Amino acid sequence: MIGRLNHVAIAVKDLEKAASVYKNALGAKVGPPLKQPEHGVTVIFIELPNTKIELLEPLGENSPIAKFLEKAPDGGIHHVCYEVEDITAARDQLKSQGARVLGDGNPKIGAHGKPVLFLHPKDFCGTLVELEQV
Ligand SMILES: CC[C@H](C(=O)O)C(=O)SCCNC(=O)CCNC(=O)[C@H](O)C(C)(C)COP(=O)(O)OP(=O)(O)OC[C@H]1O[C@@H](n2cnc3c(N)ncnc32)[C@H](O)[C@@H]1OP(=O)(O)O
Ligand SMILES: [Co+2]
Repeated sequence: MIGRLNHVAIAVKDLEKAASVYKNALGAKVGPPLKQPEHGVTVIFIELPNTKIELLEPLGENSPIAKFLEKAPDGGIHHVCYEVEDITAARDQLKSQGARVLGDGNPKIGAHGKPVLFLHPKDFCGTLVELEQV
């Protein structure tokens, strides 16, 4: 079912500060900030040779990232995103196996303009999993 690792997401309080660490200390190619109000985040993608890092800063009142940062004020790995060919087929198969699909269960458009879904961390080794249809 899952394919490539599309990105590893890191929650941060200060997006620009985190991006400058990746740019200046790690020499990474850093993209522009992208506001994603429907997800409650502003993201910056960092292109790596084999995957991407997604830096996430809370946006708006009910950002899931704000709540995450309450427990992890210095930030930390928030989720991993795997690519799937057919996100609704993957969702239906996972639901049939008892996995919890977050939100209303329907894919939303993510930062890459593709349908994404999230799976409960408690069902996936304590790790929030995002699926992105490619
Ligand atoms: C623009 C889209 C972009 C993209 O790539 O395209 C994105 O990736 S947007 C990313 C932001 N969106 C989301 O995270 C949506 C999915 N997240 C959620 O639905 C919630 O954040 C949820 C359900 C994971 C957690 O909700 P909440 O924080 O309100 O619940 P709790 O605090 O009660 O947490 C329950 C339980 O789960 C643990 N938890 C919470 N977040 C994480 C996490 N990121 N990784 C691992 N575990 C997590 C939390 O500690 C609680 O555990 P407990 O043992 O009960 O304390
Ligand atoms: Co993501």
